[in-house]
Amino acid sequence: MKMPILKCRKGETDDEENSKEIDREIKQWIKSYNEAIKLLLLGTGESGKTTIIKQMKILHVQGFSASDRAEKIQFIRQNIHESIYDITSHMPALGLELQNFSNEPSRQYIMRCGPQGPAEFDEEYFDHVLKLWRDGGVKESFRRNNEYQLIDSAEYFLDRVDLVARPDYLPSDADLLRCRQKTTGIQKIEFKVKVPKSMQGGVQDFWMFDVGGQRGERKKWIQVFEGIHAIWFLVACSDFDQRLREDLSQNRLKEALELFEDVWQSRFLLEAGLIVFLNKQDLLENKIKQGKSIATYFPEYNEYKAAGDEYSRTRLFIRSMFADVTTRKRERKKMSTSAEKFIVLEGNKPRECFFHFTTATDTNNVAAVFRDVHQIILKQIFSSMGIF
Ligand SMILES: Nc1nc2c(ncn2[C@@H]2O[C@H](COP(=O)(O)OP(=O)(O)OP(=O)(O)O)[C@@H](O)[C@H]2O)c(=O)[nH]1
Ligand SMILES: [Mg+2]
Repeated sequence: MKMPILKCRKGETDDEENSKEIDREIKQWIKSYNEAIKLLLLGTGESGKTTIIKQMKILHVQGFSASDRAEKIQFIRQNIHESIYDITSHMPALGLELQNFSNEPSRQYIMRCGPQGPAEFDEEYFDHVLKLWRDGGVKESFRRNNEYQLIDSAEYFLDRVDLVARPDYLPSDADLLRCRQKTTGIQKIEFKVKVPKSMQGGVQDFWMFDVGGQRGERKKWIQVFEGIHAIWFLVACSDFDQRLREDLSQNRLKEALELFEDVWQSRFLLEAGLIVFLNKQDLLENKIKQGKSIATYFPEYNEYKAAGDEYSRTRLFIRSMFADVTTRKRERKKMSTSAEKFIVLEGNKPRECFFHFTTATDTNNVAAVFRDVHQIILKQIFSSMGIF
């Protein structure tokens, strides 16, 4: 299946010309394929948008070829370096030392590589990484990683250094889903999905757009707003104790709430269905198990009443904060008390927002959520055509 990719070239001097060209190309696609359902992934940086695109490739396109996998080895090794470098270099600021002083040459070796990494990812390099990752002081720095910036897949890859170091290493699907590469342009993936018999049957074309979520990327979003049927808004729920990479004074979950409010209020997106993916449930659950509490960052949690264990209450509280956004400012009324569906009235027109708890790295979870969401979107489109 064709997967055209548009990149906003980094460092381009004529940014405006470049963005006009992208605009023209996107309009051209929209004209020539107007029968496809168009989905747009939005959310802050590292919320999991590109991971969803990868899952669509696994579930609905032909998956990853051997050459796709080979191409990613370098990025995975780079993820390992970024992880060990960031964990180790922040130790002095956290008042931490190596527990085993014989690891000092390894620390110096990794620091000498600098943030860009070694000239070669050879045996000697991986030996140093392994020694450091086993050190208790390094582990303590890792445990406190919400006090600095660290990629989410650090532990996953550092636990697999032996495997990644092998000369015949070829990444698995799970490795590819964990590999972190920031998006700096607009990507589009096309795929076909069978429509359930209960919904007319046949095959449905999908176009899914992925954008970069960091602040500097968001000005490009408007280029893809036209003709979008549904927005999938990704939220990294485990972000509650982390600061924004682009602005250390801002809490990441607060940034997601503010961005969600902008998207919900955007006059360009009033016609689009909105589905919120409350993502990174696995990481959220881990944090709660480690004894972290969202109340430290969102004191309103102390007043929040809900049944269940600490993790269930935390995720319901996060959902309630996003659901509240959909009832704010304009005069809106909550029409449904169903746990997953909030319908609000805007004039005579009902506007719905659906919520799903997700773990984007889990293919089975995404497949199940996609089935649900597909039905919701079809119903919305058919009802706007007067079919349902
Ligand atoms: N454990 C876990 N990791 C996740 C989950 N979703 C995404 N990740 C990881 O989080 C990192 C960031 O995910 P991306 O999909 O690159 O995030 P993004 O929203 O595309 O980020 P930008 O391109 O910067 O806007 C990747 O390393 C993913 O593997 C999840 O549900 N659980
Ligand atoms: Mg991305």
